[in-house]
Amino acid sequence: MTITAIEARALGKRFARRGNWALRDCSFRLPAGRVCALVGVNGAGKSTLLALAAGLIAPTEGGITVLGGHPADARPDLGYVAQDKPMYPQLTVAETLRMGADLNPGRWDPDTAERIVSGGALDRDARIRSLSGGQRTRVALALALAKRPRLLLLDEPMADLDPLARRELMGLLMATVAEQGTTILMSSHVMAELEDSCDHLLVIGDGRVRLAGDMEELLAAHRLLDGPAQDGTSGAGPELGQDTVVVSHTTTGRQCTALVRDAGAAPPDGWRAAEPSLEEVIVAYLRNPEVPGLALDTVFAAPQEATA
Ligand SMILES: Nc1ncnc2c1ncn2[C@@H]1O[C@H](COP(=O)(O)OP(=O)(O)OP(=O)(O)O)[C@@H](O)[C@H]1O
Repeated sequence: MTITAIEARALGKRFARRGNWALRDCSFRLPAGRVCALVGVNGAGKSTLLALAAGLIAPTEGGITVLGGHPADARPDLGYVAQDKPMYPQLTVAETLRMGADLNPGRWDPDTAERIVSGGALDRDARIRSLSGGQRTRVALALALAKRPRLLLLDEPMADLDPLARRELMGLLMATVAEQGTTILMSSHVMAELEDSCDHLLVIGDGRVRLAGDMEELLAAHRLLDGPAQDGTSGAGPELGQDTVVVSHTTTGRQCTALVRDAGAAPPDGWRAAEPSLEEVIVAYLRNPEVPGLALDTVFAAPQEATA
């Protein structure tokens, strides 16, 4: 059994020879059976990474293995829902699902497809081109999930779903993970959605890995320190040991708040320590690209330098 679902080593992609890098020096390991949130600002390289993992585009440098082999070889075991949900516009919903069944003999689960489509009360005779964005998402998720994939690559899957559909389909995704041990790599900009459903995190900034690893371990590696600004070195942050990295700090009047990465040493005198939220950690790394990233569980690459 494969214990690594995706492994990227110094993975890089640029779409034109002299163009900018869409993804650069990206190294991480996603263990099988995890639900991984893929986070980054617009244009950070999330869709590029998902397309590389799906084997739809080739790396410019470095490499990526999926389910232990070349991404193209893993395709039968992959479910991929792209951001624009490409499907044949002239086919009806019923014809689209029938095509999914024909293309996946022996593994198609008609009950799952039926459950997803009927949840949205979709007309089976409606053509794909006539569906709303959320209805198209439903059909795309039905195709991806009914295939019983070992790895699901989802590019902002919930973006155009209403709140009820989000809950319903997120619940279904989580049930699938629990029943079948499916690995999910899912991009989203909605932190609350990710915090509730994911146990692993991959944050990309300017095409590079900023954070990668188990969500709880990443959170446990950080603390929010709160204390008097005048106690700080340069008057801004707390005085800390050499092993501590100040990821971000803000000063309001005489009060300073710093997000730090350390081994859990006692806070300096006069400072209070608290657990940061997931959003606080992610935002701090995205706002401060000069701070070295943190990739847990990646033995082949030290936390890389920030963007040049
Ligand atoms: N086919 C392409 N040709 C040229 N450049 C591309 C192509 N696809 C993506 N890019 C560029 O690569 C960079 C990363 O794009 P990507 O779509 O991967 O970002 P993203 O993180 O998914 O963004 P968003 O959150 O807006 O969906 C961007 O600068 C984008 O312009």
